[in-house]
Amino acid sequence: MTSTPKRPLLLASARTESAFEEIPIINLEHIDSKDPTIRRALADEIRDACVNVGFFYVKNHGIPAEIVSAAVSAAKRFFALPLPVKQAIDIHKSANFKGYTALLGENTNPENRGDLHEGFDLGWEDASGTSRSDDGAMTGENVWPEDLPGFKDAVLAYYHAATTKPAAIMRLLYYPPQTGEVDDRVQGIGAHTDYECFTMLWQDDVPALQVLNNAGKWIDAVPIPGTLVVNLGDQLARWTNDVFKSTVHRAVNRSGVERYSIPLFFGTDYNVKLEALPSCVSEEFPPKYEVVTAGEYVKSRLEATYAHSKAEH
Ligand SMILES: O=C(O)CCC(=O)C(=O)O
Ligand SMILES: [Fe+2]
Repeated sequence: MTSTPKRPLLLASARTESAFEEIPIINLEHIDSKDPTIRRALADEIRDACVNVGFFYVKNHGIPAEIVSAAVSAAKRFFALPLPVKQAIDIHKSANFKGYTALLGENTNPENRGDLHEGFDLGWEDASGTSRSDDGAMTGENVWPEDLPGFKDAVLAYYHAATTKPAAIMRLLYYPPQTGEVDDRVQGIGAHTDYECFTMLWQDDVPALQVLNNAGKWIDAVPIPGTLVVNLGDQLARWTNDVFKSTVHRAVNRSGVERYSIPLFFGTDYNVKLEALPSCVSEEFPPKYEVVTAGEYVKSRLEATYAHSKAEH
């Protein structure tokens, strides 16, 4: 008996053949609607963006503006601290990448010479200071700067407004302007994909973020006030065997002024195996990736990103 070839469930929605020129804006206002058709229409919009672009803006995301602005001013105060105070909590001194990243400390694109940003990274911590106990390969306490009143509270308020107890990494980023002759191998953040399921990025009004479309063209993710930029990362791409796109992006700040952004990388629990879902695999589309745990994957990507500056510490 010949069986009809089964179309993988997720592939049933066709990917458009043309390369995207724009990043869709999705309104989350009715995400909790009691009407299932409204929720379904929203889900379809999100799924379309996940399959065809890998990036979308969200508006009416529900994070209060005052919590955002308090986190942003905390970031500005942190990056304005004297270098030795920031270096005291350098990311190389902590377990699993918590703390301060100096200029050129990270090199997200291995073909480059280092990223022209400073950063501050933290993992989940609740209001009483307790971090997750089950982070496996990514276990590590947060580190906080000395003498910066209100910093921790403002940063955690944003984290807690965005989510509850995930395997996530939150970052504060500062990009100095790049003016004059720009070395293409030193960018704000070099071309890369993100390591987790999806990223939710707050960016200020300084343009820098660019997204690579499937024709190899960089599309600007221009700042849109009141929105967050969401992009998919490698964990979802691996789970869906690349049905959902983990899209390459970079940031180059040629504006002449300083830029700040706050990405929050939502991952699956670190002990979960990233194994392609049966609905995304077929004879025609065999599994593309070897199976690893989410924690091992994120850790190995972070180790590669920071390898070039490790010897200095
Ligand atoms: O700052 C940005 O606009 C992008 C940051 C980013 O891509 C990252 O941290 O992975
Ligand atoms: Fe990124």
